[in-house]
Amino acid sequence: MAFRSSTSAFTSKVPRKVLFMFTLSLSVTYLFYSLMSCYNSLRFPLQGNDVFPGRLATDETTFVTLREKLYSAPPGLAEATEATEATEARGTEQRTAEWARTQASPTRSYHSEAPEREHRGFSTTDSGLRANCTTDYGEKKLPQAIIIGVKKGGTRALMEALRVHPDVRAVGNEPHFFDRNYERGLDWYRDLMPSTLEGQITMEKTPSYFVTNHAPKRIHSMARDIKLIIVVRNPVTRAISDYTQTLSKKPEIPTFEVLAFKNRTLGLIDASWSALRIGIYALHLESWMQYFPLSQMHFVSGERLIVDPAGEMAKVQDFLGLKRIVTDKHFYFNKTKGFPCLKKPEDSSTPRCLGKSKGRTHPKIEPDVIQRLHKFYKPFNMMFYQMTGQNFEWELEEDSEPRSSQD
Ligand SMILES: Nc1ncnc2c1ncn2[C@@H]1O[C@H](COP(=O)(O)OS(=O)(=O)O)[C@@H](OP(=O)(O)O)[C@H]1O
Repeated sequence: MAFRSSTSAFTSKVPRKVLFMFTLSLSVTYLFYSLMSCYNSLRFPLQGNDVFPGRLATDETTFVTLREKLYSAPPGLAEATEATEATEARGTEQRTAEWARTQASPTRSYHSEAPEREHRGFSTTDSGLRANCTTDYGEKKLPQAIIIGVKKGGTRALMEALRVHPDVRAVGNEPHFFDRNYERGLDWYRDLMPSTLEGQITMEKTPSYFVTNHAPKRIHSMARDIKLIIVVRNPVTRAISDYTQTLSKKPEIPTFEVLAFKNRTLGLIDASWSALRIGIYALHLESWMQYFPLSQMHFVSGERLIVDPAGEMAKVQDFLGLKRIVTDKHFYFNKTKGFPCLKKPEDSSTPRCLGKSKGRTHPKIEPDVIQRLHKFYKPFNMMFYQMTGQNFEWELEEDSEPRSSQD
């Protein structure tokens, strides 16, 4: 009642003409901004295709030596980076004929594996390239930052923590644009993105980009100034985590120990097995450094992301030029889960841990195999530390067995 009487008092005092003019100007302004927003989103987003001239600051001879070491073992690692399953199967064929046959199937490969659908409302189905003017506020933009890897590094945990930040908007699931869906075009890719307001960053995460041959060039031709985030984890633990994921989908696969070797007696590692190949970070990074300077890359320690999520988040926010809003206040350690969880995820006011597929119990791997793998990765890790200027201290884990083999 009080509201009604004060309103009528107001309208009686202000001339109708003034009110009409005021409403009209508001409508015109709204119309103008809507049109501007549509116009902006129609502009073609491709930038220059220049290649970053910088090369590795590391000793090329050492790199050649390491690569030779790998290639003295069967089929090329470099080509295998975007391996077909047939390539991957070659090493395992003699050991497990049945397994190799399944592997050789074109429907099963690292890149054709169905992405884990962890988020609601995401679909990779062709939406008919809808217009970019949505009823949502803001505008759909191509990402300005991407989490490009690595698979099983802790990429989902990082993405979810970043989504808490009010200036970050990200796709829920993995678009796999630069590896599987590139032919669909940039409009399709942009259409997957959430709308953003001025000052907000659009992001996505697809961990397979890091080991995809074409990805650096493709991403560079979309946006040469893009920021790239790579979550890395001890390659031995990463390999076991990767294997655990495959095992959960295909319980019939051979043991980790069988798949890891070409010849176990001789200690010959099978570097063409994707679970092991992905962990040779230095070689994959070399491809990215041909297109992007290190200043555009940020490496997150997967281990530290678990023990000190707020500390890693501070560095990521700085790298993205964001205010440090996601802090230790946003995390709590969930004893049942055994991992940090978010107090208030982006789309909820209640605490939430990541799903069952994150933080799985790993099978126990024989200690001599773990040791052999540490030895295998050591020179590549050293090279990686040199290239990034960061020591991830994975060698310290050689003395104490990694978490995976104790579970
Ligand atoms: N907060 C939190 N909660 C749960 N899990 C966490 C967390 N932080 C890091 N991790 C580690 O993330 C590993 C999965 O990595 P990714 O998310 O990159 O996997 S994927 O490539 O997207 O499948 C996952 O690997 P596994 O432990 O082998 O399941 C975790 O060790």
